[in-house]
Amino acid sequence: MRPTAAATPCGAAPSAGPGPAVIAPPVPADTSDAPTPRDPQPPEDRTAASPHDPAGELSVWPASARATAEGDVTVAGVSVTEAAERFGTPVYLLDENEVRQRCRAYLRAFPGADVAYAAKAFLCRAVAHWVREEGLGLDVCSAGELELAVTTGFPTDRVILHGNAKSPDDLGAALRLGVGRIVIDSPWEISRLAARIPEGTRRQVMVRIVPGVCAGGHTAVRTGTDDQKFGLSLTDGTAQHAVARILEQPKLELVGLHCHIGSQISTVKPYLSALRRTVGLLARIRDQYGVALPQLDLGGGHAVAYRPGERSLDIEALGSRVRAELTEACAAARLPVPRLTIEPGRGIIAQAGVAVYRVLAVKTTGTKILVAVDGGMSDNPRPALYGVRYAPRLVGRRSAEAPCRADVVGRHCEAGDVLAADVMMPGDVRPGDLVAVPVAGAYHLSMASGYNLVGRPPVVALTDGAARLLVRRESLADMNGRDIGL
Ligand SMILES: Cc1ncc(COP(=O)(O)O)c(C=O)c1O
Ligand SMILES: N[C@@H](CCCC[NH3+])C(=O)O
Repeated sequence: MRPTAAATPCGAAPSAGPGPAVIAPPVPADTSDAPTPRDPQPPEDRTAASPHDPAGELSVWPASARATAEGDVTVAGVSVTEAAERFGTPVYLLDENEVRQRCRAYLRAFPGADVAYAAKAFLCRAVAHWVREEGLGLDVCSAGELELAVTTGFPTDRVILHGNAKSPDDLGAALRLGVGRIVIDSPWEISRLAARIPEGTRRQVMVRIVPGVCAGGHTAVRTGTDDQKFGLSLTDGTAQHAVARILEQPKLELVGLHCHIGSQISTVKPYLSALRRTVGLLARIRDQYGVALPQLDLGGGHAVAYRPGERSLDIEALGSRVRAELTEACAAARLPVPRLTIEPGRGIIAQAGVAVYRVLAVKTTGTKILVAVDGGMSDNPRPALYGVRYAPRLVGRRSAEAPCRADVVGRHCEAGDVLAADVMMPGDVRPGDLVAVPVAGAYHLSMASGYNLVGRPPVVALTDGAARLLVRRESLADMNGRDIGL
């Protein structure tokens, strides 16, 4: 995700507002999401350029993607063109094996840790089933995500509930269904949660802390400093105060600290800074209350490449350096090493997804062409929200025309409904063509809206040469059915 003009740089000192007594001295914000010589560079192009993909455009597609001589692309052995014809457009294709392989890669990179898939990236029953089968847990942030997972038989003891403003329904569902851990994100939640827990029973909770580490692909997804809504500040002492209150609460069992510093973070260093600060608080809790909390959750936020040549976070390097840092920091503080949890969302599902659109109109304006497709900001709000750049590709036919500069725009009633600005498309792109947008698996459909009542696209799994519908297209009847009339 590239910062846009709207993004503010990391670096503002954390606010030191009024608050409860500070146990730790104030710490300046760490602005460390920048490459250092120690950060190994991941290979930029995962798929070698092939005869039908000379520019290596498929490097950000699922690993199974292959370009054909006719200009089509196959994913998991399924023709993208045929899938678009069979299921209609727009359609979201999801490579099941890519999701499963990424789950396994995380488990390999973090041996002994709990890996919980962040459902907010995208959740449907099949995905819940895949990640469960692969041995992952689930991070949910609403009763809706939780209930959906439960309908697939997801073991609730492997579920973690988040939310900066959990509703009574969220807390009620979590307690009724027995989620494993609830992450406390505000002082209000402590008594509110305790009040709902039956006498004589206890629930495991963690405290989400804000460590004062600035990282993330855009200002809207940075959550490691005090100027945003998530978590409890380490800097002004709110986190320490919450810990003290929870430890006094017999119905809450404080099992650890949680820290998620942001999303689309491309280097390891900010995680290490956050980890050190979190271990620092674990040590102070031990010193002050005599309790060594047994768990530490470092959240998710691992960057993926959206366009060929972009940098993704090296998960193996992250795993080994986090382990080493945790062991070292705990040894220095004479703490037992806590059980680690991580919560990747995008890193598991983003590159497994491909959105396929049909071109409806083409216009020429100034030096560019505008290629209007049958989806847009209602299925992918990310370019409008964060200025994210994608690498769309014409699929289904080969063009001999020279490429020209184009904006791929959506069909919605906003001039800002641009899916991919300033990309190269064949000069003869025309209505009826198919345009595929890779890296569409995370935060597209989970953030989709009902704008202009066009209906949300279906989701199709591609597995071993076969395509199957996972989520059907939202119909007019679905949308109108909610409107109960005058
Ligand atoms: C608490 C928490 N965990 C995990 C994630 C997953 O983030 P990502 O999809 O960037 O890995 C998020 C979203 O940013 C989050 O808020
Ligand atoms: N929605 C963001 C990521 C936010 C992560 C959730 N806390 C994106 O599309 O990149």
